[in-house]
Amino acid sequence: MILVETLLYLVRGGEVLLILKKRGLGAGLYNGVGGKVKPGETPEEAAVREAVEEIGVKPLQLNWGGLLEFWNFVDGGVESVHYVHVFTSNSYVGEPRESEEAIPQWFRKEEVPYDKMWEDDRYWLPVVLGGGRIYGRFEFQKWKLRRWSLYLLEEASQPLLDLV
Ligand SMILES: Nc1ncnc2c1[nH]c(=O)n2[C@H]1C[C@H](O)[C@@H](COP(=O)(O)OP(=O)(O)OP(=O)(O)O)O1
Repeated sequence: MILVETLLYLVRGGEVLLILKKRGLGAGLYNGVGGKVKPGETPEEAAVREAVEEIGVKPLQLNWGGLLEFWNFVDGGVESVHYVHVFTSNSYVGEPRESEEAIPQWFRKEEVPYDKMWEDDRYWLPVVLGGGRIYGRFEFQKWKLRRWSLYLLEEASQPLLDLV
């Protein structure tokens, strides 16, 4: 199964909005807003739709933060490959509200709860929140991180040490 998906991080000054996912893959973990790109949609359109559906906010401008590949292996074979476009936005309308899928919560960028997130997030999200762009490939065995490579496409504009 090959999926194209999105992740969007709303930014407000020194804070980032995460969702506590209530159902589906990654339930119980904090993540960006996002999901599968539907046929006929661009990743940008999907990111906006998912934000409206999940937290009732419409992003007005998106910044592309990079592309991630998540490969999940089960019993020696590939179970799913996820190509995920990452965006940030600091321009949006609406106030984040809870939905059936997600509970939104603002965090200071230096207090992002990486211990309650997907294992890969701690490696690339600080770069994206600092204004950098990345390409990463993360390989999982039954969604446990096994191997990864991460490339910086564009330097972060803020010092990374402030964010990790
Ligand atoms: N390893 C890892 N790190 C960070 N983020 C993710 C992963 N694996 C993932 O799948 N994700 C992200 C990518 C997507 O944004 C979501 C998963 O989306 P999902 O909830 O399955 O998609 P929806 O389209 O909203 O789902 P349904 O509508 O089918 O419920 O997690």
